[in-house]
Amino acid sequence: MSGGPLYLGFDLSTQQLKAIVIASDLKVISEAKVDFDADFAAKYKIKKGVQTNEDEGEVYAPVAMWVESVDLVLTRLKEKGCPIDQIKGISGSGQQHSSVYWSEHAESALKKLDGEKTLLDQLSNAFAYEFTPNWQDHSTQTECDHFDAHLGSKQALADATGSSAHHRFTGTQILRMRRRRPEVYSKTARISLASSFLASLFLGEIAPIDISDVTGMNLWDIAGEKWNETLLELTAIKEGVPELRKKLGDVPLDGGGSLGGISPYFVQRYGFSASCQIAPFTGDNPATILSLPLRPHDAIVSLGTSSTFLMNTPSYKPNPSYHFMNHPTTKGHFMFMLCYKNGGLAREKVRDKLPKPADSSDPWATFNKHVLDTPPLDVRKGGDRAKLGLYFPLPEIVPNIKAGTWRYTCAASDGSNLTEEKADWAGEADARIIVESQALSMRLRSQSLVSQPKSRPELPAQPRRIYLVGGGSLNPAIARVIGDVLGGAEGVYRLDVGGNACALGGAYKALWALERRDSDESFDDLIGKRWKEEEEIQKVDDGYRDGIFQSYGNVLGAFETMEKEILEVAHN
Ligand SMILES: Nc1ncnc2c1ncn2[C@@H]1O[C@H](COP(=O)(O)OP(=O)(O)O)[C@@H](O)[C@H]1O
Ligand SMILES: O=C(CO)[C@@H](O)[C@H](O)COP(=O)(O)O
Repeated sequence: MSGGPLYLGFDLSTQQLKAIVIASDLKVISEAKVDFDADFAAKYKIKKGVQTNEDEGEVYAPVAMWVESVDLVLTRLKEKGCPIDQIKGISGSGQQHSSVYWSEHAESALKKLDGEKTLLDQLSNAFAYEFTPNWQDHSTQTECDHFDAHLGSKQALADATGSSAHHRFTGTQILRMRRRRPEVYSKTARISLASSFLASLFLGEIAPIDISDVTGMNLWDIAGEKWNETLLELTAIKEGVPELRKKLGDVPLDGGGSLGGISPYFVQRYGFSASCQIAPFTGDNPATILSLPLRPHDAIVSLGTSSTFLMNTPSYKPNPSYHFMNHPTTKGHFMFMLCYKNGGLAREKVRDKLPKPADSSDPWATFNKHVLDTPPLDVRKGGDRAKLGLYFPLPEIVPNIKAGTWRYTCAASDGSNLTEEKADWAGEADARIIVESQALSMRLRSQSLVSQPKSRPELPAQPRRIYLVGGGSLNPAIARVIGDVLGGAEGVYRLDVGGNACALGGAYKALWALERRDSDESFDDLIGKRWKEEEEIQKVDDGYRDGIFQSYGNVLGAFETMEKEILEVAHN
């Protein structure tokens, strides 16, 4: 192993805290993780990383569990023999939108952390609220209605902040906190996002909110590069704006550089070098687009608890049904994002209705067999109707449809004669149709951002390459369907550490933040020069297939009509 500097990246996601250590040449040196259910289900009464209060649509995680996980993941990293003393910089990511409410005691507690005791023992009075609202929370419809109306329309809110109002966006969550739990709001000295919360622990003081993650709050004026005064007034009422500004803090416009040195706690307890620097942490999706040098016409499909579709683009075309966020490292660039709540867990529900595979080492074997044995749209012969479905165990984000399962058929040739099928069809078909339906939704909503690939101008508009990351990226059958539906002129690729992409993006971000020549050396220049494609990614599918790609195009209109029909019924 080289004696050169190492960089540590974290990802505080829904179900795990992951850590990855890389060298300056981007080689992965060590990895460790805490799995919240496996490590803490009984202690913190969580399932899939969260607790829920169905009556109010609240989904939240105990902050203490996150705090305890930091000590545990570092202990595991040390036990694996990672040369912690060589780590020069730390960054990372947190699930987007989640907020942590610090008490007035937080700053002093963070400053005097003693390496002889655990973080949890010393931070017990640092929080004004023991939970952190999770991105799956859907308790804020009233607040969303206020946000959507406040600037005149959903489109106006999207123009200003990159997104229309969403249940999980932190501005709506803070407004609800002020109304529903006023005592918590008034006891709160500072508010962090999951990303800046994690950075704060390492910094030993409250870290500022990151310039990309701040665009997941519905409070940041993207063009003006400042908090949106009118939306702060909505959240805190006019007289409360100075207090809210204090709670939120200032946001540095640069995603690079150092926020400061590491807290002595980590030097004492784990042997970090006292000169190790903390770079700004960002959201998990922004960190994902930093896990490889992503070109403007490439797309990432992240198959984690949520499923997301991400692109790096210089154009800003906000729309209420998707998100534009500041790029985490490149000023003037944006991250286009679609986020689906019914991602990994919805696929697991369909999987679990199928017979268990004989070989228990791969719980996905039966599901995958049915995905691959079922032809596109389950059209087996001429005249068969195409199957379409929506599988939402949780209320969905795009489109904003209540929980439920819907099955439709239409003419395969042109999507005409769309009809709801009241009876279930065989569960075997569901395996393919759920994956197709997730990919169809992504294709429908990214149409205006993709173009005819320069390398193959004879092909229809589609991404140049599609990269798969997240836990589900290990699944070859899902990769095949993504290629069938979304294309990919140069194919579909999987990141070798695909399950750890957000943490890897965090580690790359630390490297860039601390090794860049000056603030003009871009992330893509620096990382692009060191990135060895053949060592980092694998081609897992050919992507575009002539005929199949078009067969999905034939039913895209019917898919959109199906969503609209369900949306209308759901809202009447
Ligand atoms: N082989 C596989 N096929 C499909 N899905 C998988 C596979 N392995 C893991 N997953 C899914 O990955 C999800 C976890 O992904 P991960 O990116 O680690 O999530 P998060 O970052 O949200 O904690 C699980 O919900 C699981 O369903
Ligand atoms: O809400 C969003 C993005 O807007 C989610 O993508 C969260 O950021 C959580 O991601 P995972 O835990 O599924 O990685």
